[in-house]
Amino acid sequence: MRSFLVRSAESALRRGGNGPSARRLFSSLSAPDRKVAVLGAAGGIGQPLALLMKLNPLVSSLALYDIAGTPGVAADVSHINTRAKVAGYAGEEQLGEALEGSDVVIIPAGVPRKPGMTRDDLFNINAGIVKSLCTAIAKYCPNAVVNMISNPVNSTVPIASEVFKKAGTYDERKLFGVTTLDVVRAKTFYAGKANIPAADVNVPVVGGHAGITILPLFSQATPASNDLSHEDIKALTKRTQDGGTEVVEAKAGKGSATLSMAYAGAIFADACLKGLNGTPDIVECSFVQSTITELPFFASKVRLGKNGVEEVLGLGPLSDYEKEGFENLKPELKASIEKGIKFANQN
Ligand SMILES: NC(=O)C1=CN([C@@H]2O[C@H](COP(=O)(O)OP(=O)(O)OC[C@H]3O[C@@H](n4cnc5c(N)ncnc54)[C@H](O)[C@@H]3O)[C@@H](O)[C@H]2O)C=CC1
Ligand SMILES: O=C([O-])CC(=O)C(=O)O
Repeated sequence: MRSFLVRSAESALRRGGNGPSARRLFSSLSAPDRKVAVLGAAGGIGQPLALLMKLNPLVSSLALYDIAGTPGVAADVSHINTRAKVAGYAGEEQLGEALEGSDVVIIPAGVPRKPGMTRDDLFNINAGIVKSLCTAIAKYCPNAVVNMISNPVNSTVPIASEVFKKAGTYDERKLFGVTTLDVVRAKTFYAGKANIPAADVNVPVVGGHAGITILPLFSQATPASNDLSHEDIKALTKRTQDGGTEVVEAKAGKGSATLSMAYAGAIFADACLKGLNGTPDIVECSFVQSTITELPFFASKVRLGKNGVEEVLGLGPLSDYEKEGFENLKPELKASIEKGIKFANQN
């Protein structure tokens, strides 16, 4: 039946039926089955992310896991008439079933910041949550690509790597700290200041995902703008670094970025799925195991492929201001990475 549909879609495309619906039909029918699990799916990020993944034609099965509340989210999202079959899983006893067969696991589980807190203040609670979820990933879907959203990302990614190493399942190509929201913000703020349509803009963001460890490379922004002064670039850099705090303060105790994060998480997961499916030239910034600096993990542009990271791309030429930011971020990033590694090995 499926191959009949694929053949029909192919012939419709050949006959010139090249409208959006013919293309959509073809891309979902020709895409292989892919299971995506969202851990923390009943939360502020998890719910809109579940919605966006349900809209992604590359997803054939969507598993929504949380400690509670997921049957409702799953029932709701499952009524949307798109490809993915949705199932909700609640409580630790259902975690294995949620994970089994997953190609991509997205983790937005854990507590968010309140005003006055740093991301590192979340370490004590979120480190344990991430550790137990990664232990289950190693057991039930050791080959899955993992998209870590839970903060502090600069420490939770190293925790995950240690858990996987201990379980004997670590594949450095398949572990990603999601820093896409930094890129999304840098693009938006740059486009606003340079008066360019946001959709046309690209800005790499490197380093990590907290305060000064977030280093947007506006000198490499495209399209280039000659209208921005050094003061403008400094202000854009600071706004990108403080973007999370801007939202935390505006939400005044009701959490941190959820909707823009769900958007960013969906963009990154889509890039991972495209990579797994063999789509060429998929490049996104992400916090990954890296040798481009002396630190064991670093965010930079990464080429995605059938096994996850295909190539960690270098930083490219930096302006003097960016070089200074690059040197300044290393001690904090190093300490956060070491804190995660130490936690995973002591607890
Ligand atoms: N990487 C990034 O750019 C960003 C990361 N974040 C981080 O994402 C995390 C989640 O944020 P929100 O969704 O706003 O928080 P939230 O509190 O609204 O949702 C978190 C969800 O995680 C669930 N959870 C807690 N322990 C769990 C466990 N052991 N297994 C499965 N689920 C569990 C909770 O029940 C809740 O539904 C926070 O750590 C936040 O700092 C937030 C924004 C951006
Ligand atoms: O700021 C926070 O706590 C959440 C986050 O990581 C972000 O919005 O970039």
